[in-house]
Order: sequence, then structure tokens, then C-alpha cells
Amino acid sequence: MRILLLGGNGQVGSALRRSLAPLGTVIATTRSGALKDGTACERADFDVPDALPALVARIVPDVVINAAAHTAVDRAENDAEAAFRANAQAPQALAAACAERDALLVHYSTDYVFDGRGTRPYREDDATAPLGVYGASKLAGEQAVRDSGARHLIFRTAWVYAAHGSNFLRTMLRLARERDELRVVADQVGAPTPAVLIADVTARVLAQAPSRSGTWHLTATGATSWHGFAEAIVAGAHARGLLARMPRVLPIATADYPTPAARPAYSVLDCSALQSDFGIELPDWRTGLATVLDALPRG
Ligand SMILES: NC(=O)C1=CN([C@@H]2O[C@H](COP(=O)(O)OP(=O)(O)OC[C@H]3O[C@@H](n4cnc5c(N)ncnc54)[C@H](OP(=O)(O)O)[C@@H]3O)[C@@H](O)[C@H]2O)C=CC1
Ligand SMILES: Cc1cn([C@H]2C[C@H](O)[C@@H](COP(=O)(O)OP(=O)(O)O[C@H]3O[C@@H](C)C(=O)[C@@H](O)[C@H]3O)O2)c(=O)[nH]c1=O
Repeated sequence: MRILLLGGNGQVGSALRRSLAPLGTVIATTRSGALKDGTACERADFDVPDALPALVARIVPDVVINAAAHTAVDRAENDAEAAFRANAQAPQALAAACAERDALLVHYSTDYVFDGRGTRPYREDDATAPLGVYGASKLAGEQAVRDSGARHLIFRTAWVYAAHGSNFLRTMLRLARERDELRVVADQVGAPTPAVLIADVTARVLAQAPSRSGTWHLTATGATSWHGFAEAIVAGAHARGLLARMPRVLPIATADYPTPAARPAYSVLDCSALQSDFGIELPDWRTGLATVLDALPRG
């Protein structure tokens, strides 16, 4: 299998480079043309969507995996053009190129396509209503992929974190070393999901040579608030000797932590379709957290 992987330096992209290796040849791209370890790779700039079809034509992949995205939720509010270019126009261009040569496109989307007023885990066909620019741009990207005629798998995931990269876990560990007290919203509920889980599930699904296009929810199971996640991060890091002392982790309301972008109050995703369609069991978010904490460097 010849796989073109866009966004090879991101949280999910980095994990995919490892998980996809047994499936065939992986050609990774980054914005700069270099991987984080300095190795040269292909270059792909989502700010120039029109250039992406030529890349696909040159690489001639069987599968294109798009793990690149504009993921700065608050910054997107003030730069909707950049968010829509990377999250909607670039996937649209990739999908058109895939349709032309019958390549399979794997694309990732987000729980932030929902408004969070739900009271049970969201299913794939529940009504979407993003609260902010990031969610709206990701929804437009999903739709462009579906409309393209390309064979596709769209995985909606949520609250992604890893031992590296920019994410909530690493922010909490940094703040925990600097402060005696963390104040974290307790009225936004979701499912923290390790990037390695997303990558491993993607590889397992691809290994089954799926014949049907569609959208599947893919997160760790269970649910917690950002506050609950922060508490578990701090306690788990302390227990592993990664934090010398434990700061207090205070629950606060969303109103007490104003941000440019509104976020859904409840964005738990129902992943039962993925589990039954592909025979994949998903771990609880606490199990995923333990795995990532175990992988963190000490000190
Ligand atoms: N992070 C999360 O909490 C969630 C993420 N998702 C989705 O999962 C997917 C993977 O996300 P994740 O791995 O966390 O994202 P990251 O933010 O870790 O990585 C995104 C990657 O996209 C690349 N990128 C951003 N803008 C451009 C651009 N203009 N041109 C080329 N490359 C660009 C970045 O490259 P560079 O390193 O050069 O900046 C970066 O490596 C995305 O589709 C995201 O929307 C869904 C739910 C939650
Ligand atoms: C740093 C910090 C954040 N918060 C709040 C702000 C926000 O409501 C919540 C999460 O903060 P973040 O800004 O780190 O997370 P955010 O960027 O909203 O994370 C989202 O990213 C995109 C890409 C997705 O697709 C989503 O699934 C989700 O993971 O925690 C606190 O309450 N206290 C704090 O000290």
C-alpha cells in the first residue's frame, strides 16, 4: 500500500507514521519539508490548496491520510480565512484529486461540529451546529470530502493529546510546575483521546480494506470534564514522579474562563458504530491517559 500522509509532524500525524509503517510505504509531508527530527520529507502547504492535486498526482498513492489542520480554536475566531483554507479548501482539493485517481481518503474531524446541547453521546447522523469558526471550518471540510465523490473514511475524534506537541495535558503539566493552584472548567464534558489510539485504530481499519465510505466517531470511551481530566493528569503525573508536588485543581465555570471561541458544554461521541463495523474495542480515557503518562520523559 502506498500511503501519502499529510501533517506528519502533528500529534496524530506523528503517531500515524509509526502505526502505518507495517501497512506499506508511507510518504509523509509537513509544512516545512522536514520532520521534527530534522529528516527531510515532502512539503505540503495547506495555505495553497490548489497545489495539493499536483502532489497527489506525483506521489500516486493508494491512500491519502489528511492529519493536517488549523487546530488553534481561539485563533481561528480572528482568522476565519486561514481556518477555512486549511480545514475546508485543502481537504476539498485533496478529495478531488483522490476522486480523480480512485485513491481512498482518510480525513479527521472534531466533536466541535456539535453545539453541545445534547444529553446523550452524539451519533454520527445527529444534527451538527458548530459554535465557533474552527468547528464550522471542520464541518465544511467533512462536507467537501463527502461531496467530492472520493472513497473516504471520516473519523470524528475529540480532546486529542500526546506526550509531545501542543495539547491540554502538556499545558496542565507546565502550569502544575509553575503554580500552586490550577483553575479549570468543570462544565464542559468530553472524552480525552490519545493520538496513538487514533493512529492505531486508523491502521487497523485500513488493514481491513474497508469497502464503504462513511463517517465514524473515534474517541476513548467514558467521559469527564476538562477539570476531571486535569485532576487525573496531575495525580497520575505525581504518582509517576513526573511532578514534585501536587497543585490544587479547582473546578470553575466556563463563564469564569472567558475565551474568544465558545466550546460545546457536552461533546461525548457515541463510538458504537466504529466498534461494531470494524470489531475494534476502544479503551476508557483513564487507560489511555496512563499509557501517555508512562511515555512521558521524566524531569
Ligand atoms: N487536537 C485536538 O484536540 C483534536 C484534533 N482533531 C482533528 O484531528 C486532526 C489531527 O489533529 P492534531 O494531530 O491534534 O493536530 P496538531 O495541531 O497536532 O497538528 C496539525 C498539523 O497540521 C499542520 N498544519 C497546520 N496548518 C497547516 C498548513 N497551513 N499547511 C500545512 N500543514 C499545516 C501543522 O503543521 P506545523 O507543525 O508545520 O504547524 C501540524 O503538524 C485534525 O484534523 C484535527 O482537526 C479533532 C478533534 C480534537
Ligand atoms: C489552560 C486552561 C484551559 N481551560 C479551559 C479552556 C477550555 O474551555 C478548555 C480546553 O482548553 P484548550 O484550549 O486547551 O482546548 P481546546 O483547544 O478547546 O481543545 C479542542 O481542540 C480542538 C482542536 C478540538 O478539535 C477539540 O476536540 C478540543 O480538543 O479548558 C481552563 O479552564 N483552565 C486552564 O488553565
